Amino acid sequence: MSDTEILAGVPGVRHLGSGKVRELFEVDGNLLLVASDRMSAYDYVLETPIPDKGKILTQLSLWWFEQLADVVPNHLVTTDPAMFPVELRDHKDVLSGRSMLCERLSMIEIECVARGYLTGSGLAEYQERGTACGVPLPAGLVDGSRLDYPIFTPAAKAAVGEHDENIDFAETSERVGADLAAEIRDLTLAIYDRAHRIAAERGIILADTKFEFGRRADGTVVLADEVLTPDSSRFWPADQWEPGHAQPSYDKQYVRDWLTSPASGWDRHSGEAPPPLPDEVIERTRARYVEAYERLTGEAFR
Ligand SMILES: N#Cc1c(N)ncnc1-c1cnn(Cc2cccc(F)c2)c1
Repeated sequence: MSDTEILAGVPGVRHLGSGKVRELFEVDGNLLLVASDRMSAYDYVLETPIPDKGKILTQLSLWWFEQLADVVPNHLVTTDPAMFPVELRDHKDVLSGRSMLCERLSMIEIECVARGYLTGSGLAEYQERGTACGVPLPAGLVDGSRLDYPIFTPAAKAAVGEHDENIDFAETSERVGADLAAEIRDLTLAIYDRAHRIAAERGIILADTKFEFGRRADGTVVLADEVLTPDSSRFWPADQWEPGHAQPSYDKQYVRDWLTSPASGWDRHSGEAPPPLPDEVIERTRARYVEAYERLTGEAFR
């Protein structure tokens, strides 16, 4: 049975939605975010789970919330099973450290992306128009170039499985109002600056990242969702950074390399789902998630 089915069977727990790799439930007026061990690559959710991925990424979000507490309030209520509603306290997904109980917020429907380096959809727009989300950039930049200063490149949220649509600041202001657009832009860039510095001290480049914000009833803007995980961010090993080509992904590279190698027998342009991953790729990918957690937090993953 999937996480959704198991938890939804618990009295007082209502399934609200599914992301590619996460589940969202309502519990006594709060929200429960459950991170699965599912992994996505090339816009597919792979059929082979990565053991402990959900716990590692949840624990990493918690650590980042602590590092950022003086920059922005967050939506975390607790991860302590003893604080969960009694019917959930001994549930495997709560006890396994992959779940966060969070404040229910009024979400701001903008994906708040900060980019310190040019790659992905930002690079594609730059190559076409010399801009990124309407922000003019200097000539001569290549894949992986560091930008003179980090930029806010918002996107309109897409349905699960679709790509978000990059929008400029004027469109963002149209959608959420000029004052709130300025507030989420400033928060996004302030959080990125702090996180980029922390990661760089640990030999990891935070190339870009995506935040979601919500508001409390009193209007306070609060950092929501997961934060600064390999699923919401691009992390590159600093000692391998070389502008001019696609940088190795800290967590997904083994999977990408195997899936695009003759060994997989898969054609990523075929429209067919990828094959199951071999044990070695699963184990090495898990090890990369553990390594990212331990390098960033300085704590052993348990
Ligand atoms: N975080 C948060 C949050 C909050 N604190 N209050 C209200 N809504 C949300 C909320 C709504 N959608 N999502 C994304 C999402 C979708 C599917 C599965 C997931 F785990 C996550 C987050």
